[in-house]
Amino acid sequence: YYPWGYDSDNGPDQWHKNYPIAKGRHQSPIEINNKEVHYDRSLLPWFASYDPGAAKTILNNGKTCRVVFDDSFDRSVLRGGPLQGVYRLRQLHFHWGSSDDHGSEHVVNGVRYAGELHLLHWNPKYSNYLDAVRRTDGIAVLAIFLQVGKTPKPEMKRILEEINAIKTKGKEAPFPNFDPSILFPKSHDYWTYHGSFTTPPCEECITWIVLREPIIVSSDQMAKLRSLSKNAENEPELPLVDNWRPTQPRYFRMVSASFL
Ligand SMILES: NS(=O)(=O)c1ccc(C(=O)NCC(F)(F)F)cc1
Ligand SMILES: [Zn+2]
Repeated sequence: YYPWGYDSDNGPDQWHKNYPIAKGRHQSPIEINNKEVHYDRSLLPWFASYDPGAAKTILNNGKTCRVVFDDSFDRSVLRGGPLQGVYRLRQLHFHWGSSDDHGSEHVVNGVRYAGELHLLHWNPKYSNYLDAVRRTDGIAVLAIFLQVGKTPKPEMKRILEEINAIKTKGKEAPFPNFDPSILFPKSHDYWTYHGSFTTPPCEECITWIVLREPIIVSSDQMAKLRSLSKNAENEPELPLVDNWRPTQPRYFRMVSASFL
């Protein structure tokens, strides 16, 4: 069994060999182009009500930096927008590049951002997360672009300060009292479409909510993410960078916008 990754021999172009759905008709990420977006005035605003006490740990799984939350009940939830009912926050993680000029998964009018933050929520009408993963309305991901700028968002510091504790694959550290909604940009304007996990198993179970307004991070903060190693501590250090999937064909999907 050869684990998937982002290298030439196990990267996005090879994933379909073990995960055939990677060549499906509802794959993510995609290009979001103004010309093809449909303004939907019936789209509601989305709301996140997160309990800071739900935050548990931060970990390096060799593929990304992930913060895990208690999702054993409706404790931290996302609602509204294109969603029916509440979705439980389970984890957040990042995708980033090897330099500031690329790294996001979704691309907006040809613009690649330095990175992308994904907040993953699942539909509690299903008995558990892995059951939700098999349903078209099982998962909702709130995606926020990371743009490099001079005045970084101070709220990002908390996550990046923990990076030193999880430098190598498999390392985990406590991450208590954290409300990820402090990372949100001012505007809640979003695009939404139906897609998939951007990593294997590439299940087509995600209602994507992609925020128009990026959050500003510093080049040093991006360098901090790139200082993570994709290997364990007893293995050669390999920088964890370019953990993003290229955009996939949109086919016959509509991308709706909550704004004009
Ligand atoms: N990058 S993404 O699309 O937000 C993304 C989010 C979550 C997972 C995930 O839980 N994979 C493990 C599972 F569920 F067993 F399949 C994969 C990708
Ligand atoms: Zn992701």
